[in-house]
Formats: sequence, C-alpha cells, structure tokens
Amino acid sequence: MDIRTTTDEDFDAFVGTVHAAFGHFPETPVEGGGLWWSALEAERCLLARTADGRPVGTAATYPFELTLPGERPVPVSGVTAVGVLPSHRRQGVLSSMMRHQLEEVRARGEFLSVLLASEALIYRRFGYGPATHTSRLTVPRHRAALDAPRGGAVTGAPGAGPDGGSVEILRGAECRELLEEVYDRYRRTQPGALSRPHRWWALRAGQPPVSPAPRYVAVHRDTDGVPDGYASYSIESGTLTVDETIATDDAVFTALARFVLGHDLVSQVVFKHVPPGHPLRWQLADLRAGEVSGDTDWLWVRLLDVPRALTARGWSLDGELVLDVQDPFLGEHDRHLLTVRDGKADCVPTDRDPDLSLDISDLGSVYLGGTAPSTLVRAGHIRAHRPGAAALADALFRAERAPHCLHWF
Ligand SMILES: CC(=O)SCCNC(=O)CCNC(=O)[C@H](O)C(C)(C)COP(=O)(O)OP(=O)(O)OC[C@H]1O[C@@H](n2cnc3c(N)ncnc32)[C@H](O)[C@@H]1OP(=O)(O)O
Repeated sequence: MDIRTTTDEDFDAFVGTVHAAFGHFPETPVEGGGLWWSALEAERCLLARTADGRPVGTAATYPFELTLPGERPVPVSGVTAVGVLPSHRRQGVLSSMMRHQLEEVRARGEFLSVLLASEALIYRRFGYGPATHTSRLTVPRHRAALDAPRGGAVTGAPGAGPDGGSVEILRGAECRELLEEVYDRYRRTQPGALSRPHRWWALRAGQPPVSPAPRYVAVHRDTDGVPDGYASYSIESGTLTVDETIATDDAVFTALARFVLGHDLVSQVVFKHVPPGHPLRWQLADLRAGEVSGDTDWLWVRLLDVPRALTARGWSLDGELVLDVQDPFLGEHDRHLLTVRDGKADCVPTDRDPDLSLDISDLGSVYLGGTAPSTLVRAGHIRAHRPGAAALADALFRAERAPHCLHWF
C-alpha cells in the first residue's frame, strides 16, 4: 500500500474516495453553503493507493488546540475524513494509514491526537479512548420554569433584563466575528473544548449537518454591552432546538437557558449538547422536567507522549502514582512515576511497582477527567495493584469541570 500526502492535483481523488467510503455526503445546509471538506488542507490529507495506483483510502487531520484541565490549551491533531473503499476493507488499509498518521503527528512535535468516531469499535485498537461525552436535554415548555438565581440574567424577553444583561437576536451571518470571539474565550476555559480556526468560521464549517430551517443566534451581553455568550437555535414544528450554548460563565449559561426556555410558540426546547453533570437540570424547578437522551461519546483522545501529556495538564491535588502503560499498536510499554505537587506534575521513568496497569486508550479516556479511573478498574480495563490506588487516581485525574466538546469535525 502506497500512502502519501495529498497534493492539489489529487485532492479531487481524495474527496471522491471519501464520498465513496461514506456512501453519502455530509453536507451542512446553512446559508452560504458550508462544505465540510472545504476546511481540509491538502498537505494534511493522506491518500492510500494500491500497487497499480488506484486510490482506496483517505485520512486527514486538522490543526486544533485542545483545552486541558487547568485551562491549558495545547496543539493537537484532529483526525477526520477517514475512509476506505468498501471493496478494500478489512485488509489493513486503515491500520497502515493510522500508523503513518501517528508518526506524522509525533514528527510535528505534538503529543495528542483526537477524533470523533463514526463507530465505537474502530479506534481503541489504535490507542484512542473516549474522553468526553455529551447528551441531549429535552424540556417541555410548560414545565420549563427555572428556580436558578437571576444574577446577571435576562427576563426571558428580548432586551435589557433587571440586572442589565441583555439578549439580542441575530442571524448567524450578521455576527460571525462576534461568535468567533465569544467561542474563543469560552473554549480556553472549558476542558475538552477545541479551537475553531478563523477559516472555519468563514467557511461555516464545524457544524454537523443540520436541518435547513432558519437559524437564529441569541447573543448575550454583559452590563457593559460586551458579548459573553450565545445560543444558536432553529424552530421547527413547535420544537426549539439549540445547537450550541456557548457561555463564558455559568450565570451567562443560565441567562441563555432562561431565554430559550421562555420562547413563545414552542412546545419543547431541545439542548443538543449538554455536558455530563451540567447544573441546568438542577436549575429546573421541576427536577423531572428535563429528559436526557442520546448520551454518547464525543471526543476520543490518543496520547503519543505520556510524560509530556501528563505534565501539560493542570492538577488540583497533590499525589503520586506509578502507571504501567501498554501501547500495543505502537509496540511500546513504559512505566511512569507521576508526582503532582502544587498543581504541577512531574513524570519520569521508574521501575517501582505499579499502582495501576492500563492500556494507552484507557489513559486517553481518563486524561481529561471525564471518566473516573475506578470506573475502568470496575469494568476490568484498568488493573489496580493496591487498595486505594483507584480512589487516589480518581481524585488526581478529576477536572474542575467535566470536559466537554461540541465541535464537530
Ligand atoms: C475520525 C473519522 O473520520 S471516523 C470515520 C471512519 N470511517 C467510516 O466510518 C467510513 C466507513 N468505513 C470505512 O471506511 C472502513 O470500514 C474503516 C475506515 C472504518 C476501516 O478500514 P479498514 O481498512 O477496513 O480497517 P483495517 O482493515 O485496517 O482494520 C483493522 C482492524 O480493525 C477492525 N475494524 C475496522 N473497522 C471496523 C469496524 N467498523 N467495526 C469493527 N471492527 C473494525 C478490523 O476488523 C481489523 O481487525 P483485526 O486487526 O482484528 O483484523
């Protein structure tokens, strides 16, 4: 199998192969177009060809920043457009492309790769673990009363609220720069969030295929008129669907939730992306009014340099753990002593007895604090070698806020 970086000349072959592999074309029907692949850069695309030169497989990466616990954004490669022609599957084409791509990521000096998986069975073998989850929250309008404090919130009707915050309804095309700026502030503090390069906003990429219904944006401004959050939504058949609620703090989120939940002429409000453990459910006066559905893994994380990855994130507690990490896909096996003091981690090779033995994909799952190591111990994925090791790992890896990613790529 010949695997090479795509050039401008064979970019059409790349796109044609992705389409044939997926069997459909995930278009984003928003105003002004929005072809998801138009955000790809040829020099970050791989094309696999057979010995006689026929293109059969594709894979690409986007350059993103991922925010780690402790509000630390780091460069990562976001894997996308992975496809192998149906006629050439289960012959190792993807495995060869993954190996090639992970080597490239390392060569770029990056230590993390991330992706959204089309199927949960594909990527663990390549060292990726599901690291963030998301779900949908549906609230019937007639049970939507909030008993959350109104600090900084608006009244539910457009215009100025009693605390001076305000909401303005705009169309996406009118306020792209504003959304970009607010999103960028939000993503730098939210563990698990990805940057959206400027080019993406211009291309209207980064949003999943959605209905062609008109989309509106409720922009929240603080008392000085500075935008600090937004909710993008559409209304169809009495359902108001919020694609994204982006808020730079919890009070702004509450204000936006109050706004959409108070919208006239809708029978229910669907929040498409709610992180696990989000306070919104607790803010509903009727605790049972919010129905959670569609809980799913979202961002998968792959560590390519364990010491660099562990020392790059922030930590809230002091502690010491010996991690024995197997990476079968890359044929690596290392034991690390992780020492956290005053929020800073040190990670060095050790021959001490391990506290935990785990696969690199499980380390990816616990890395952002979204899954407790003890859950994976109980699931039989991680082995704990002494009593208390799992509880200590839980306390250490936990993030100040559940990691969440709503970027689609
Ligand atoms: C980040 C993204 O872009 S997600 C999008 C992924 N792409 C798609 O879903 C498009 C449709 N599917 C495809 O194009 C292909 O089936 C791919 C890309 C998922 C897999 O490509 P292949 O070349 O068949 O994978 P390859 O032959 O290297 O398989 C390696 C191993 O993974 C297994 N595997 C691959 N795909 C799957 C799957 N969908 N479900 C279960 N196991 C799978 C294979 O059985 C094989 O296992 P083995 O080593 O025990 O024999």
